[in-house]
Amino acid sequence: MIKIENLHASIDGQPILKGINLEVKPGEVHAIMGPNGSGKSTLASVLAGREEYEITEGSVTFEGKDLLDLGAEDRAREGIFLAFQYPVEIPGVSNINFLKTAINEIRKYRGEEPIPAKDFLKLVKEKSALVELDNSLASRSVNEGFSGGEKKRNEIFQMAMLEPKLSILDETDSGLDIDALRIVANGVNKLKSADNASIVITHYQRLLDYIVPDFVHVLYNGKIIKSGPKELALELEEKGYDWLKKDQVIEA
Ligand SMILES: Nc1ncnc2c1ncn2[C@@H]1O[C@H](COP(=O)(O)OP(=O)(O)OP(=O)(O)O)[C@@H](O)[C@H]1O
Repeated sequence: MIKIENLHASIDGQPILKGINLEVKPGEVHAIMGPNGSGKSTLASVLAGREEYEITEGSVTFEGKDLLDLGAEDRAREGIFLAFQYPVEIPGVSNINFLKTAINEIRKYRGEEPIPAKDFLKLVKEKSALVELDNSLASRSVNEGFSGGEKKRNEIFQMAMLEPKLSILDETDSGLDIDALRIVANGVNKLKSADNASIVITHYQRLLDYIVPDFVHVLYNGKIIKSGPKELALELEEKGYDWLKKDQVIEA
C-alpha cells in the first residue's frame, strides 16, 4: 500500500523529518505516537502533499506509484485521506455539496460517471448514521460554527463518504469527550477492511483501546526510534518517552 523510505523533509531550510522508514500494508492500522514537536503532523502533511515542506531525501511509493510526484489533489484522488488535527471551516459551502463534488472528482479520475442523486443521498444517510452525525450538520457549511468534537466527527463522516485506501488521522481524538471518542473510533473500526489501511497519530493510549493498532511507532526528533505491537502504547503511557530518548543517545 505505502512504503516510506529514508524520508527527509524541511521547512524554511529547517530539517523536521530526518529519515522516516515505514511500510503500511492493506488491512493494517499503524499508530504513531511521540512527544510534541517530534514531526508527527509534518509527516501527515508531507504524505497528503502540503506544499510548504521541501522533500530533501527519500521516497514514498503508494500503490506502486511515486507519491511525491503527485500533487495534493491527485493524492486524494488516488485514495489518500487526511483527517486534520485542526479541521478547516469553509463558509458558504455546504457539507453535502462539498462531499458530492469530492466524490465526483474521484469518480471522474477513475473514468466513472457522476454519482446518481439517489445513490448519493443513500450514502449520506448510511454514513452519517455510522458516525451518529446530526442531519442538520450535514446540510450546514463545512465545519462552520461546529464545536471541536463535531468537527472531528465530521472528518470521519467525510472519510466514510470518500472510502479512501489510506486514511491518516492526525490527533482525531484531541478535544473529544468520551462518547464522541467512542463514536469516532467505532466509525474508523467499521470502515476498516482488508483493502484499506490507516495511520493514526495520537498522544493517548485511550484511543488505542478503541482503535486497536497492529503496530505502534514512536516518532522522536524526526525519526521512528521504536516500533512494536499495541502493548508499546501502554508502555509509553506508563513510562513516557525519556527512556527511549536515552536509547537513542546510546545508539547515536
Ligand atoms: N510551518 C512551520 N514553520 C516552522 N516550523 C515548523 C512549521 N511546521 C512545523 N514546524 C516545526 O516542526 C516541528 C515538528 O512539528 P509537528 O507539528 O510535525 O510536530 P508534532 O509531532 O505533530 O507535534 P504535536 O504533538 O505538538 O502536535 C516543530 O518543532 C514545529 O515547530
